[in-house]
Amino acid sequence: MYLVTAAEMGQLDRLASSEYLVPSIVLMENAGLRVVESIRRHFQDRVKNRRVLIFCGKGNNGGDGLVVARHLLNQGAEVKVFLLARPEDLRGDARTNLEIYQKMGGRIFPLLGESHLQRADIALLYADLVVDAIFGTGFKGAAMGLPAAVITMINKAHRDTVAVDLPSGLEADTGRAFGPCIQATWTVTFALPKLGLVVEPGASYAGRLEVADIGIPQKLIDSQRFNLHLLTAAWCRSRLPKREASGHKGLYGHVLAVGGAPGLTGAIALAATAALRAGAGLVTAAVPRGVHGILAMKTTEVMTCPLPETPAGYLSREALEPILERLAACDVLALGPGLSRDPATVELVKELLPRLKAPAVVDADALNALATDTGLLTGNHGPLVLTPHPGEMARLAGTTAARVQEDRLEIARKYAREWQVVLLLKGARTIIAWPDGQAYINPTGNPGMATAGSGDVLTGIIAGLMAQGLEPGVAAAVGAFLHGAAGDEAQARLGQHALLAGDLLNFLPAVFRNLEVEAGVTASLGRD
Ligand SMILES: NC(=O)C1=CN([C@@H]2O[C@H](COP(=O)(O)OP(=O)(O)OC[C@H]3O[C@@H](n4cnc5c(N)ncnc54)[C@H](O)[C@@H]3O)[C@@H](O)[C@H]2O)[C@H](O)CC1
Ligand SMILES: [K+]
Repeated sequence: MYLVTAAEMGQLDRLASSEYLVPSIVLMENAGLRVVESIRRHFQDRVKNRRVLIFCGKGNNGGDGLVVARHLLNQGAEVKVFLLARPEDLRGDARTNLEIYQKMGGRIFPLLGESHLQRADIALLYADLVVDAIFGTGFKGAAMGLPAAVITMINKAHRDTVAVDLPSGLEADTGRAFGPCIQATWTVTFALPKLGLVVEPGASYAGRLEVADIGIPQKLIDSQRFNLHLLTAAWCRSRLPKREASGHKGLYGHVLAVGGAPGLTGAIALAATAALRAGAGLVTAAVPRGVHGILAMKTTEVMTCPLPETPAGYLSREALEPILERLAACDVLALGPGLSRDPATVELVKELLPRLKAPAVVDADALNALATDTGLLTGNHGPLVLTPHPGEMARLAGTTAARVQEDRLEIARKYAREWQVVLLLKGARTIIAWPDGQAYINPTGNPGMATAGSGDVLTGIIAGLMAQGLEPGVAAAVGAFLHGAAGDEAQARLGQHALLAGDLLNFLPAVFRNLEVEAGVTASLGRD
């Protein structure tokens, strides 16, 4: 499902009218009707006599709100419109809908100054539903003055609230709210989801997200070649590796997982097992000789291989040739889980990277090793998937984690393009940026997954999918979706606090089954 910016949405609006002759007032009417249908579902179709307050701004978002008011009035609801503008300030389609609503006997309450706030505050005490039609994609910066006071008042009332297109106070393009922002129970957004609705904190302000079709021609949407996508279950399901009835383990690829160090065998065990859970036919975990026995004890289905180590027990540069020899018989390398930052190991990673031909997932301390010489990434290298968390991304980019978090999408895209890698930037709403500029945002997952080993499981899942033939970018996207969905399944049964990375492995089978059986996470988001 495409994700769009406010500007892209405005362009779609304009082209729908100019190129496809869809009058803008028809789009507004459809938008309002979709919100009314959603409200009817919310009230199990019992709308009559429901007390609905509709807060309208002066723009077209307010216009949508007036369409909602008109239809709810027609359906017997008790409607009050609070207008944050003078009627004469409304223009075009919004003004038309104001006048129709008034001709139908609809009531307008001005909300222009402090003196008007109290009446709205009292009305909120008795409201069954609040409709937020103050600001939409035209909003920029921070809500201040009266709009800020109204938004704060609505939030304090703690009534069920549906946001029209966007929760007012939220920036459509960044998902940031620099001032007060409506905390919506749910949001009905039009045509396509805006980026700000699927990244934090916007996703939390939006509540449950519905994407409503308002009649923008699909041919027009497809012609725009948008390059930002919200990952959906349907998209992932259609790209899962197929299992042939006559399949045998050789068909499903062989992953070589390289990592581990004294006291750090859990990470490589999790990653290797996750690769098998993701469907790889064979997995070999190559670790320093000194911990090889421990790893062999920890795992059953995973084959293990001892590698040369330093006197302190970390992978040494002498491991280079044995790794390359092993890799010649494998399909994918997963490099990094539990690797440690031992100087000899760092040197090993820097010598290994330029010699890789097979696709590789590079994570954890292998990323930290590359951060000491990112020239290795701008040079020639095989197909790479980098899976940094914000701190590792900061080290790779020579900036701070805070700066990375401020501009996640742009930073992920910049380095995916610069280094010609698939760059998966972890965090709430993981971003998967491809070297060709396409980018995907993952909606699955929860804070319970911020636990030791969770990233190692993701590395293994991605390597396991690549071993079965998925392109690196697709494997990273599908892997992120599955990883987060396993975390959601685990949270549903175990809660967030007790969740362990190992639980993700146990819930992966259920996630695969769900993905094959139903539309899953994005059923409520409508078409793929
Ligand atoms: N295809 C579609 O998506 C359709 C969208 N519709 C609705 O139209 C709005 C966008 O309408 P627009 O008039 O461009 O902007 P807003 O209604 O969001 O009005 C914002 C309004 O407020 C002013 N403003 C901006 N920032 C601030 C601020 N920080 N403080 C105060 N005021 C601010 C700005 O000047 C604007 O006038 C879209 O969201 C949909 O709801 C169509 O109705 C149907 C098709
Ligand atoms: K709104």
